[in-house]
Amino acid sequence: MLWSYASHYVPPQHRTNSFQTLTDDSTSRGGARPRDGGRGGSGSRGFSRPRIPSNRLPVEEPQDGSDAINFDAYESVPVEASGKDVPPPVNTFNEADLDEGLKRNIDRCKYVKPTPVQRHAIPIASAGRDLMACAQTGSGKTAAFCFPIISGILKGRSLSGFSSMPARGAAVAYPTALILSPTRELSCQIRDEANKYAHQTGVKVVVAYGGAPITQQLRLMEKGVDILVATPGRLVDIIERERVSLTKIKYLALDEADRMLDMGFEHQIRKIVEQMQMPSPGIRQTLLFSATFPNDIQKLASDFLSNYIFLSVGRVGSSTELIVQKIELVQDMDKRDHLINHLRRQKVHGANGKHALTLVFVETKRGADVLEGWLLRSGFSAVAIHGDKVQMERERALRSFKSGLTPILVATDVASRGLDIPHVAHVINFDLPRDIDNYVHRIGRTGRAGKSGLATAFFSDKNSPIAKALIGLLQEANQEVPSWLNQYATEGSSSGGGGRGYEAQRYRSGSYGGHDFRNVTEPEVQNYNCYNTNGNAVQFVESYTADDASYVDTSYDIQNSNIDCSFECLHIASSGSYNHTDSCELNGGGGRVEEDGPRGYASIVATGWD
Ligand SMILES: Nc1ncnc2c1ncn2[C@@H]1O[C@H](COP(=O)(O)OP(=O)(O)OP(=O)(O)O)[C@@H](O)[C@H]1O
Repeated sequence: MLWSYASHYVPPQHRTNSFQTLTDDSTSRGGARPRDGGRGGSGSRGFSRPRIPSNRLPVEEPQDGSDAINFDAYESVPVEASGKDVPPPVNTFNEADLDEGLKRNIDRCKYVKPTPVQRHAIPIASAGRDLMACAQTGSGKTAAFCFPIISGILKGRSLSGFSSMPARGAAVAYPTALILSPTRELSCQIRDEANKYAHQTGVKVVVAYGGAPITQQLRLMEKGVDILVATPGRLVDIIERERVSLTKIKYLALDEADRMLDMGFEHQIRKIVEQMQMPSPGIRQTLLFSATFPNDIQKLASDFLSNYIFLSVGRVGSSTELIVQKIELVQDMDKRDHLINHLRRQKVHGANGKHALTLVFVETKRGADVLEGWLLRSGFSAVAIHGDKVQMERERALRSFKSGLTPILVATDVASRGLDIPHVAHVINFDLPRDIDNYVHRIGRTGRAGKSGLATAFFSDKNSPIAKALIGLLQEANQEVPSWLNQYATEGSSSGGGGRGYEAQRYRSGSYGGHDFRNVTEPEVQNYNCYNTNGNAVQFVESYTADDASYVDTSYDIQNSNIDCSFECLHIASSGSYNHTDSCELNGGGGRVEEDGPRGYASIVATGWD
């Protein structure tokens, strides 16, 4: 007997009056765009993307091919900025409202034109607005927050007519800007970059980080500090010694902001920002930057911001297409041989008889030491870096790697974020991370500043929980997905895997992978029971998330069917341009239909059941 349920049933999220499809053409400079970026993957159903709400600025960046460094590679990335009164982007550094001395230094750095994130973030930050910005690894985020800070400090000085530099020899330092970062090495790198940009402007940059003598850092601060770059632990120490005061902070920047606000650091960051006399949001300006920004962390971060703009450049939480990603199925006991094969091939193909710099990520500190030893014994020049090494060893390892003296660096996640090491040609995930965001940051150590790179991951049986998110990421970046990986993805999902809760959802939502959480409604869940004429029930759970005003991600989970039947969901868009049917077979168990498309009506039909 054919049983059918509610052939004209309209689930609440599909009712057109709850969300409106916008029709303002002027909001969509980028034009219609297939939801999967035009690749025609599994999510592609050949419809045009409806208009984006008018409080966003969708921009397809132009391609003029004029840059010395190949930033053209970033040019066609989609950009979204949401929030109130978003200042328009600039096309050149000259157009930007930046101090002239700083502009001279930008010339000295040979930055011919701003990268896309700089094009959008600099005018926003220069206008004094708070900003939460996501952009791909290696795309110039450091300058995007340093330029407006340095410029603001210089302009503040010339307006007031006197130097705001702290008195030399003062016991307590009063920096104007605080830049926090999660690792010592990254803090030093930001200090170096900021110094380059502030060259001969009188803006003083000092770094404070653990593992190095505090007295030396304090002595430098006594000479005056405008911009303090710090890791959270050392900063708290210095504040508690009453050697630095945050009362005059005008600019607060968090690099790798999602990491700074996750469980490892949140407590310290809250202490610094909320309990140590820093001016409150709205009085200070707050700039948060990262390549990844999961919704739960965005929510936390919004506590530190006031009337902020959310900027996403590229497929946020994704990787750049500059990085060729290869996933290889290698069981744990075979990994070493596999690694050696890769390294030998590189030796043969390396330029000028040298083999290219290779960064090998492992899961544990002990694993890093063991692999370093084994590589050395096998005749490869390798060095390890991890959190149990003393700071001097860490710095020595990094220096030796950067210089090419030791072309293989074996690292834990201490080296996964932010480090800008030129000439890293190959990142090998010897052990895959558990979290897809860490994967994004790790592979981002190659393919930087418009250069191409290679990332190889050794995938073993125990990595199935990350398989689904990995497939989403590979598809987003137009990379090949090995067919065997799909099998692992199914296993990973059925065993309740998939990494952190947001992952599966994020990649199911497709598009740019990152959204302003203020525009994303919480998934709503409803339970329904359907009965056939014999009184047998199929219970299904409908869950939906609004991606934006015109899209929904919906899933229908059949929970308790113990009979065989087919379950179909017919999706009819209210615009009439997108009608299709999704179905799944219920072979005496549960099943799921996933919907991802414009708002409209859904008919849910179970057939073949008697
Ligand atoms: N406008 C520009 N023109 C040319 N090079 C630039 C420009 N802006 C930044 N760079 C260079 O690009 C490289 C990458 O920049 P940066 O380290 O800031 O990237 P990032 O986006 O912070 O990466 P990650 O997410 O890994 O931290 C650096 O070497 C930097 O000097």
